[in-house]
Amino acid sequence: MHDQENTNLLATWEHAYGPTFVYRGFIGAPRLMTTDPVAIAHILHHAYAYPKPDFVRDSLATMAAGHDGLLTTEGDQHRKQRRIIAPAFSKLHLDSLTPIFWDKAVQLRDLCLQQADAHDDAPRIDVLSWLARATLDVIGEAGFGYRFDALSSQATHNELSAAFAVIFSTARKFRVMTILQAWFPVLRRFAHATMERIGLQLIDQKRTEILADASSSKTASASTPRTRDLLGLLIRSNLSSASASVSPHEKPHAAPPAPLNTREVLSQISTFIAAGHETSASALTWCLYALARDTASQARLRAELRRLALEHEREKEQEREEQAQDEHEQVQGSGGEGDGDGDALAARVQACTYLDWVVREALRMHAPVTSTMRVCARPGGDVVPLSVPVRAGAGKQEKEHVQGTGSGSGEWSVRVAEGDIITIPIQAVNRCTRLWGADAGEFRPERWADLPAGARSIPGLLSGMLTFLNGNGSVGAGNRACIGWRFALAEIKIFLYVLVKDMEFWIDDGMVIEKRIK
Ligand code: HEM
Repeated sequence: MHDQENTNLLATWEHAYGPTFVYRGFIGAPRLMTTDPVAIAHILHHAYAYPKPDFVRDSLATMAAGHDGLLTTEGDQHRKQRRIIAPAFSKLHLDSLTPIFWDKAVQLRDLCLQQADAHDDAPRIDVLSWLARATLDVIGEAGFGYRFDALSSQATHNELSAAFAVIFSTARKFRVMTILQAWFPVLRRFAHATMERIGLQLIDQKRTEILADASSSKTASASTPRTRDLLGLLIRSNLSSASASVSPHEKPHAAPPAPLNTREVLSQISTFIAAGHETSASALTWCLYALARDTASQARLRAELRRLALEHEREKEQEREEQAQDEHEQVQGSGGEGDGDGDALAARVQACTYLDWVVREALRMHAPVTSTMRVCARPGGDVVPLSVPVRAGAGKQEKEHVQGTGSGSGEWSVRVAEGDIITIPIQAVNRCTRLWGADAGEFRPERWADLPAGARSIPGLLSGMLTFLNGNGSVGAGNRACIGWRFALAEIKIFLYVLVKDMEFWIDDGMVIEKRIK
């Protein structure tokens, strides 16, 4: 199981036992595994009836510093948090974070080009470690207005990033203290204490800024809020939650959500880092990997991006000429990546069809979160609908759990008992040949021009894949889809634009690259 990403184990099992079967987990405990889109939709659409199992929540809590963050809460507490946090991830707000993505992408590209200048030959770059630094900087600034300066060569040591490296075990260059802290959990307390201290300072600072903005906006006719990061937005939404209107999906008598307490707000800081830093770095790394392996797609993408840049330049030039004719107007700034007219360019990048296909295809082939688990919490169990019946032998020892109850009319189901654990194999669903066709294992961005019906049946937030999970259920039943999906897509596309437009990536043929599940 641990090596499943390299051995195609789940596809082999699926071939042998069908899409829904039982396997043995820790100390032989039975677990249901399903790639059936109908079953997965049922489970994800009833998120509060199928919460994360305790051991999953505990391990996420160790990483995301407690049980109070959005990743680990359940039921009413989760619903309340989701409603207060969601506005921070709205499209409108994310557009205002775009300049941060540009700045960091350009900084990374320039660092790579500097390395290229220093070599006669093409430099070898460990893209994962550089992208991890870049995405840490992004989440620091876009998330909390905090500068990790991980990309900066001067930043030899930042106490918050060191604390996170210990907590998430992501340190790549271990210092002695880091190793000790990672090995001896007692020492992790220091890391948690550092995180808590800095987190509380950030919260305090944001609150003060927001209150100052609020009082100045009473006197000034217009004001630009100083806080545009996710944490600031979250605190603003929290402060005004008492007057929040009731969502149309909620029952009319539902009360507005109570605000998050300080511990809950604090937990979101580490939650955003845990959920949004390595995932984005890993996604970008796999995008570059796929493009390095498929040089034709890489060349096509570069040509598209350069065409897009040229069109943008031409339009700007035209605007400049028009403005020059108008004596009353002046050209503001020089424009280009990361400055003045970054918004227009960013909008073009986000809308570029081939880039979109490449990103979707890489996210399908290489989902950063490869699987997730749920447990049936319905008293008395549940009947999970299936699109195809359970095959005989797909769980012989667990007859009471896996029983095809096909009615003969094409409707099938599987009975699960309360407490049964279900694995949703995100990566295996994304690459399932039954749903995507025989070439599901190949990187082929063009396939997104026309999705097969099987792929369209995958109940994902992004069609055809479970990479960000799914949130199409009713608000009342719970929505556990990735709240940061727009953030991630915008970040990935801007980084790819900046990196691939100006640099070629390739990979040593002799290099063996394997996936590891942490
Ligand atoms: C390519 C990048 C990303 C991928 C593939 C990804 C994937 C996922 C997946 C699969 C889940 C569901 C986990 C589960 O319930 O088992 C999730 C949840 C979550 N993600 Fe992402 N994520 C990405 C980026 C981000 C970013 C950038 C942020 C924040 C800045 C973020 C914040 C979250 C949060 C807070 C949750 C918990 C949502 C909830 O339970 O209500 N993610 N993500």
